Amino acid sequence: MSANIQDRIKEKVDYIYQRLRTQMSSIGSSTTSDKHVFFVFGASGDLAKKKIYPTLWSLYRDGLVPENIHFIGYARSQLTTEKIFENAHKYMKVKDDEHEAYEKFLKLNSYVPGSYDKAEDFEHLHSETNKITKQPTAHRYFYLALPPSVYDSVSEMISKHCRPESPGLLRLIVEKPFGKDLESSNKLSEHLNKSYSEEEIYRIDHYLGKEMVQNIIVLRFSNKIFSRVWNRDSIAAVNIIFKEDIGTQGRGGYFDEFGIIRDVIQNHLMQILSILAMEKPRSTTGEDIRDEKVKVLRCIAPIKLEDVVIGQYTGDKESTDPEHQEGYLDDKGVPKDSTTPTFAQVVLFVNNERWDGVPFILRAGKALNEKKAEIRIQFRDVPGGMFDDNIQENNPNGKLARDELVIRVQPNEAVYLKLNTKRPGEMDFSIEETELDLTYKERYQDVKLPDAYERLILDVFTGSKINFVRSDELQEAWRIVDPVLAEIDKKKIPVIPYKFGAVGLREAFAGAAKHGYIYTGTYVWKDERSGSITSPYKDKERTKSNAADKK
Ligand SMILES: NC(=O)C1=CN([C@@H]2O[C@H](COP(=O)(O)OP(=O)(O)OC[C@H]3O[C@@H](n4cnc5c(N)ncnc54)[C@H](OP(=O)(O)O)[C@@H]3O)[C@@H](O)[C@H]2O)C=CC1
Ligand SMILES: O=C1O[C@H](COP(=O)(O)O)[C@@H](O)[C@H](O)[C@H]1O
Repeated sequence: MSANIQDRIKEKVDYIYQRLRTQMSSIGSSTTSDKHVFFVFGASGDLAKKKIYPTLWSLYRDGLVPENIHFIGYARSQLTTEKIFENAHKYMKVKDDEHEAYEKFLKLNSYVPGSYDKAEDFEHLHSETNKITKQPTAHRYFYLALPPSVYDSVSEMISKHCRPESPGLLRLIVEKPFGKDLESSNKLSEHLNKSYSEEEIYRIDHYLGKEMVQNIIVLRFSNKIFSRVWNRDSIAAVNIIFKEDIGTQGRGGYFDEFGIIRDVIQNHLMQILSILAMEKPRSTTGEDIRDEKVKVLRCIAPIKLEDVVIGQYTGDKESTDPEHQEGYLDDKGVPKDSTTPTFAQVVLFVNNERWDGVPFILRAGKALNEKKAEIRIQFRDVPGGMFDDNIQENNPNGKLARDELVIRVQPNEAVYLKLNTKRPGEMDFSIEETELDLTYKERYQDVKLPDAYERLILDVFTGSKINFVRSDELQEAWRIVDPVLAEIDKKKIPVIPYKFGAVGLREAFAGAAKHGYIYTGTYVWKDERSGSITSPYKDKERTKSNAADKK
């Protein structure tokens, strides 16, 4: 991280820890000598190796963890700390001049093996923790990097046997999926509520830790230019898009139980939608923001069947890339007759005064032509035909292209506004599409954006809940997708095959067009112009579907 931004974050974090110490001292706790223990449950697993340990290391390296901290890994496997870090080595990204700090970090780690359901194992963990900290009131943070099947027993055991003595804090960090549907999610919430206060539970949706998702609130509410137009009078459609250029890569066993709607749309995309559509919160506190997110979700009716397109990828036998030759059904963990969607598009409507009639088109797919997440806010047509004679010849609509605000979440974070301009140098009113462009890597060259998990784990330490999902938000998000998921599970909706590497599904583009999202295909963003990524706009399939949409 650049010195500049790191200093700024550190200053802020020091201030927050200072506040925390003051609060703790007011309820009788010791202050600077407070100890902290961060537990990684499922320490032997994929998420722990790829994300959690690397994040803990980078926070430690940057001085962003509390002083007096210890990390304890826990899982059933008979492992050692050395083995865990050996497995995680390639993800830790330790630079040449960081070895000394890394050795110190390793010394702060321990591993305790144990089951996920036996009281004696958790009592053992508790006593080991007390031996390490020599402080029974040490604050304890439990990260459940575990399959959801063991959440119930693990959370219960932690609460019964591993709570710190008062006034030590406990924070339980839970990874998605939070259930499979409304009923199972409610059950999980009820179960957690028996042992924990809502204050103690941190439900992670890592999209809430992404720079551009966090930026939506600032863009919307700190710019007068947007506040006036952020409504149905000016906005024709909103498109929220998630694309991956990889398949399930051996995680098919997990994925097949869930499918793309549960995996990405119900959580990441719906969270983005709620921030895009909510009313202005009273303040930047977690509760005020989450209150507004819930309010807007309550205005959304369950998705209608006719507004759903689902697909499943097949291998592209002509591809030179061996990964592309494998279809979803070739993934070892996937039953050969699976109809689980790996692509889905759903259309939602927010039934309130601001958004009535504006389609929010949420599209997510694996094994497509590129990795990308972005939000496209398309504005309405300019009325009157003043420029009808001046529109560039290749505009297939024969109309002025609509303005579009694009928030590029990843990769290559950017905000750009597509608009029309006079074609430079022309003597008449020839018009062409261009952009006002804020591309981060150009504008903020010395800034390295922190990873989503870094921000979120930092939030856990500092007790900030803005970027975590509250149980009522979760409940509303499930309510919206639940009926359509039931129909998909009953195989009532046709699953359209698409080839690994496709731009998308023609049926989905047609569905978006039906709801008024106009794709002209005449604009190419500069990243695509420079050829650094493949332009979906040049893709034949997309152009075909566009032609079909217009018929
Ligand atoms: N991996 C990723 O990229 C992402 C994962 N997640 C979520 O994070 C959580 C952990 O994911 P991930 O690390 O991939 O999971 P893993 O399958 O790697 O499981 C983590 C650990 O849990 C234990 N475990 C595995 N299967 C079972 C089982 N059936 N019963 C009991 N224990 C089991 C194993 O440890 P041991 O046998 O040693 O006890 C394993 O090392 C999940 O909820 C997942 O959905 C979310 C986003 C991304
Ligand atoms: O939660 C999930 O997200 C990842 C994509 O995350 P990103 O930060 O790389 O965009 C996705 O691959 C996975 O299936 C899903 O569970």
